Amino acid sequence: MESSSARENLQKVHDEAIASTHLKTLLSDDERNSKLVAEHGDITLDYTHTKIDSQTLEALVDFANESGLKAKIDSMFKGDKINSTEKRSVLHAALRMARDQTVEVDGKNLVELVWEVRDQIQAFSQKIREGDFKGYSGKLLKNVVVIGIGGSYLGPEFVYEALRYDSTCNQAAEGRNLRFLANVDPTDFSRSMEGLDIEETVFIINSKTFTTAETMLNARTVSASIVDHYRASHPDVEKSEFIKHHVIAGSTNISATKEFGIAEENVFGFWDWVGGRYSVCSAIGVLPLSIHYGYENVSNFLDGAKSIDDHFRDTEDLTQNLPVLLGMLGYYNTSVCNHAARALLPYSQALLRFPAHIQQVDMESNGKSVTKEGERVTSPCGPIVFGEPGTNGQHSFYQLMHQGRIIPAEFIGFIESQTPIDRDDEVVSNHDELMSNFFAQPDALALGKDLDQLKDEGVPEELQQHKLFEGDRPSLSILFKKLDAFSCGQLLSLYEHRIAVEGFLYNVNSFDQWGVELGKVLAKDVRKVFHTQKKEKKEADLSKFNSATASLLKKYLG
Ligand SMILES: O=P(O)(O)OC[C@H]1O[C@H](O)[C@H](O)[C@@H](O)[C@@H]1O
Repeated sequence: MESSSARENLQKVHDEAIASTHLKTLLSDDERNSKLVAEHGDITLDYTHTKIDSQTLEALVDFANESGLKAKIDSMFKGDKINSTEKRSVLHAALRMARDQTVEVDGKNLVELVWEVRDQIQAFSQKIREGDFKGYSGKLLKNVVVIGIGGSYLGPEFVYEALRYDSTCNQAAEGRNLRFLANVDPTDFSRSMEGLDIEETVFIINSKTFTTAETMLNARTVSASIVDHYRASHPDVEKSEFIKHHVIAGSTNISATKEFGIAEENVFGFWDWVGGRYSVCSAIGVLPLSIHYGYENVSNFLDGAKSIDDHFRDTEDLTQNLPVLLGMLGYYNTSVCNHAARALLPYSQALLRFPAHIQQVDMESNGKSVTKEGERVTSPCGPIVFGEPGTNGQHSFYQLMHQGRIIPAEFIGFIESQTPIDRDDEVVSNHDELMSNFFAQPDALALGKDLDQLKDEGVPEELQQHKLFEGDRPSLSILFKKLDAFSCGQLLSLYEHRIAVEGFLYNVNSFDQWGVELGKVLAKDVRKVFHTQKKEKKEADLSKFNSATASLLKKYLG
């Protein structure tokens, strides 16, 4: 793949023509600028500030075509087992398909299975919200605590935060609380339980495998707290009675949920063709979010995701297909231009957890060094992804982005605020103030400020180099109308699919995650040491560890 003629041509066009052309020059071409914008519904993707022109874009599209991108997308939607190392289909898109759609894998229509669970969740969430399913002592379950980590936590938390101040969702969640317990650090247990009455709380154990060490320990800790809480006043009641009223689960491992003691009717399933980091549209996200915001709002969120799934699958022109464009530009920045990182910069406080969610989806998907065929990759893939909402980030790491390393940035903004404030005594509204930065930053990064400008401004000579902005720093901007349940689903799907596209172009398997295994295995050895020393009260054998780790362990053991 790397040595393909289209790939070589892309690199050549970049190296010979674009690399040495300053973005200032590119941006002075009105015709170019008018072409590097794509729209779908209420979404505008402006990539005028990416170091690209029509010739490079053409070379990029040629490369994508030569990579068989369209066929790879079709193959994903058809349910082919494109996660080759785990022999699994990749069908998170089926989670948001319409009831009458079909995707057959191994003789089963998966969409039918999806809707069975969606219907169960709709009925169950309504029961909790209306008080037909109560806590053991008969109290209304107005609090939800989600116990889960990684993909079983980040996605639901991103959506929860994104919709907290949307007026429709906000109203639907009145009087309710949704919390997350992810870290096995006992402080996270304290944080998530703070001020909650267990009798008013339902705990959702969110775990695809139902074996993740952190989640299982937190689940046992929570279950013990529930039992302790009720036992004093109800000494003769079976533990399972308390658990039945307070613990439910989202998982693919139904037998393990049963073994844990969760009543069968309180378990909401999903399937191995949904990757953990792509599972927010399964029971993992739909269950807690439906209890908190009501099923209707979550259904709108799923419809938003579906609208981008359809656009992604059906838009043949790659330059008009938003997830494809984002994926191609991501590939271009990382693999062709050799930029190691990518900043996600939502100009929306409600998207404060979006960078963390996409960081996992992206870095766990494309943080690979081996092609699908098992060969070492020959050019860099999978950028380092990080981000913060603007304008907060501007007062933090933007210094480095403006005058330090080059980090392609992705600005995400909204025309309307979820919570507008308009005061006569302010010249511009608070939202306009936020958005003035959204529009200014891409130009500041791209255009910079040269010595002549500094001289004209009368900047003293000794400060000129310090105040110099070289510019030529790429970014792209995505503008939505408003952040609500539907557009939140669109944003999720846009990024999920761009990550898939990027992986198709890197030719890696974006759907496995073997890189997380080794640390888990080594932690088992350390856990054994703690057990021997602290529980069995015996001196642990540290000879298995290197001297550096053994010495640090000794300090911990005291
Ligand atoms: O949902 P679970 O099976 O508990 O997995 C939770 C998380 O842990 C794993 O280590 C993976 O890195 C993640 O992709 C996954 O989302």
